[in-house]
Amino acid sequence: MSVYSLNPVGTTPALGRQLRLRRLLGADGRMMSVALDQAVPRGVAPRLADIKNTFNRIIEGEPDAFTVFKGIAGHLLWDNDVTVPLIIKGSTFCVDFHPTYDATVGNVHDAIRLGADALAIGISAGSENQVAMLEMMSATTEEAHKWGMPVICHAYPSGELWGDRKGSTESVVYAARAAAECGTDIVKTWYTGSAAEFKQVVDAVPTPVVAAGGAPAPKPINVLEQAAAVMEAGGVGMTCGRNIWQAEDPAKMVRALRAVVHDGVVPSEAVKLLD
Ligand SMILES: O=C(CO)COP(=O)(O)O
Repeated sequence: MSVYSLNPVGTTPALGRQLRLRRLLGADGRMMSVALDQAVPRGVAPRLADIKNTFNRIIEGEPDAFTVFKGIAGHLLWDNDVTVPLIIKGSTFCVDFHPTYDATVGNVHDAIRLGADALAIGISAGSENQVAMLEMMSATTEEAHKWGMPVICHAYPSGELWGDRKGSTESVVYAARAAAECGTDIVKTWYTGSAAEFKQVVDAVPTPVVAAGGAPAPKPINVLEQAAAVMEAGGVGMTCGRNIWQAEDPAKMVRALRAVVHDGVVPSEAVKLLD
């Protein structure tokens, strides 16, 4: 036996990153996670004010992971036995006050201390602040990787410099690709409206891509259709916020989305799980 086969990777942080990604993406490489990080960016909606109750209702649906800021994690996890992987959000924009600038509010050390499986950071591509956002993302990713922590980038083409191209497939491709170019492990970005267009995003980004749920959909089945299109396009899942925590029954919504993402159940069947 070669001495090198005894412990081939030693204590490399690449192993920690790999194990954490395995917990997030599971055996099938897919992820249906819930974002509860919207009080600062969008205001303290009633379901976010009542975060403990909302969280417990979501967890009943067995999401693959959930995302919160560092100060909320203990509030939700200290006195219960939840084992769902935690993602710490390390930056945030605010639609009213700084829509295209993500303030840094957490780092890899917070994520490690809190037992998280990933650090999530956001960027606004195509904005006056793009330089600062790219520098922040790149530096944060480098530091996180030193400690074996995967990084999920919430890559949004929300910048004012896009003009009427903001939100176009071209802009989403650009934002998502920028995140991948800076070393991100998973890219989360806006859904582009159809499987064919989202495929352009997936095809241009050499890391797993998940879609945000986005603004509340007119009908619950629309969210399931969006998830199905993301999977058809080659995405690895969804990170949903408002369409889950504002749902009539958040646990049922998580289960229905899981059915689409993990089991390939068609939306017209998955919607029955909401009854
Ligand atoms: O990840 C998210 C927010 O950080 C997704 O939220 P929405 O699904 O509400 O867009």
